[in-house]
Amino acid sequence: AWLVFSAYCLNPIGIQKMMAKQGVSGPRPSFLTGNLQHIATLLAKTTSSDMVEITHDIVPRLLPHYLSWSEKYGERFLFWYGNEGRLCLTDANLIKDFLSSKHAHVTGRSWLQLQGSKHLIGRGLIMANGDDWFQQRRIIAPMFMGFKIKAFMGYVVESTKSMLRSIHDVAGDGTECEVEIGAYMTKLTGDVISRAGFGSSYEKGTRIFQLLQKLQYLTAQSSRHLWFPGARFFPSKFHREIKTVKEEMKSILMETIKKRIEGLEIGRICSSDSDFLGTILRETQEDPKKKMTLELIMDECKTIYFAGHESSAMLVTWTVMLLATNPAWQHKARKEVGEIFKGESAVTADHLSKLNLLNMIINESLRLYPPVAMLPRMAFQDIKLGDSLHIPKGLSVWIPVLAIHHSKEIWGDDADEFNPERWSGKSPAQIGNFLPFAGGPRNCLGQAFAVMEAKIILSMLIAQFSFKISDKYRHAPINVLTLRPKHGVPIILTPIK
Ligand code: HEM
Repeated sequence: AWLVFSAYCLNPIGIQKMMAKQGVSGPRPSFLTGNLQHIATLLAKTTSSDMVEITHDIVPRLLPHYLSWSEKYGERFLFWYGNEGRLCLTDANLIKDFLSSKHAHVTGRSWLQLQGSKHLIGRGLIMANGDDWFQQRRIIAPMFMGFKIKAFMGYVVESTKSMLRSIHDVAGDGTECEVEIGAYMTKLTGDVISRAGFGSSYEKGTRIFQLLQKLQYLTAQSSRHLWFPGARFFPSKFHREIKTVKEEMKSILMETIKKRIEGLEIGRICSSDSDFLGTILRETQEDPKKKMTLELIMDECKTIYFAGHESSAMLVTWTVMLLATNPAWQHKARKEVGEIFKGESAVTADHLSKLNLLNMIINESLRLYPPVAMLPRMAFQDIKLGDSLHIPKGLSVWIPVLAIHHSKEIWGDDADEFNPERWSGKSPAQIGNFLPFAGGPRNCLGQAFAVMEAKIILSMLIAQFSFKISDKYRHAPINVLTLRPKHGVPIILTPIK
């Protein structure tokens, strides 16, 4: 009773007082639900129908609460996600400070975030905090070194070839065909991460991938009422299904991991040791300080699966949508791909580094449709940002990436337009307001992997097909864990002879 009283009354009152002293206010919260109901009502209104036309002005649709509250209380406001206070922060310098190494150990995932994802990815890297996070990041980071990423390029090429073959099969005699490209991209990035993650056990990897997708749907359903104290203990249909899926996944993962450990112990060397599972087992076996339980190794595998396909699939899907509706940029990109590959079928890192226009297109796609549209992180102790902003222990900082990426003050009057030219001669690292992969020491580990993958997929697709948006496309971005097209992206493809 005391814990509930502190969590739902004492702490929120303390946080609210402290922020009010600093001139930060916000909408009045309700007991238990905070401002969740208000957010849900606004979102239900803005997302109940599809957008009338294909415009990229999507902030009013996806962040109506941000627009309403920032207008009323200023850019820095406080709102309540159940009993979790969230401070909206859009100032580039303060965000940089917050995400910097100074605060990496004392900020992280809140209780609500941990509960919402515990069935899906458990306590793997994305969900770890403090020293656990630091230790896990040290073990996993070697997998994403430049030379490792180059080694994974072959997997991406193989999987993309197989996807293109299946589209050619749909096209049949060479005339145009229609496909929902989002489904193809989700399967493709799932294939890639199955190979890069599990190499030799590819088929099992594919089954894990299917189970994770099911789990993702079930956890999204079951975590809708998490703000309610004790809600996670209520028996529900979702909880029962989650248990069954988790058990199947656990037995496949356990069997795969144990087989690999046996292989390592008897010194059987195979090429697949360079995949994710091989890397993590080697790292944990060679250094006793890096020991991990089997349970945690399983969670790391799930984390890489989840982080490694979902956002990447959305990046390529949105980019195809943008190119399908901007034939001039599609043409430019195809010309560049033709000039750089000169008909060679092998893809090298050198080719990829020369794809400047494609790079600009990818950046613009990540700006307009960042797959991770919001970044909430909680402060576990009092911290000070910049010269004067005090963040009390227990308050989450909420970075509305999508709103920052669409701000006219930052990007100019054409902020809501697709204009890759704005990236000409600029690297994303120079731009503090560009946060698709977060920032600081807890940024996205798979960033280089994701960009390499997107470049290969898009250049191979562009080289083999021209495409336009289908009349069936309905523009309806929604944010369910990632920013996605609600009805997919149907396009009409014509094979290029
Ligand atoms: C376009 C594709 C991707 C985008 C936009 C993206 C974005 C992000 C963002 C914004 C975060 C920080 C989340 C937060 O702090 O709340 C993150 C973390 C992470 N991402 Fe990605 N990601 C992408 C692809 C990938 C891929 C392909 C992998 C792995 C194969 C990956 C692995 C990770 C991991 C392990 C973390 C956790 C890092 C940590 O907490 O230390 N991501 N990603």
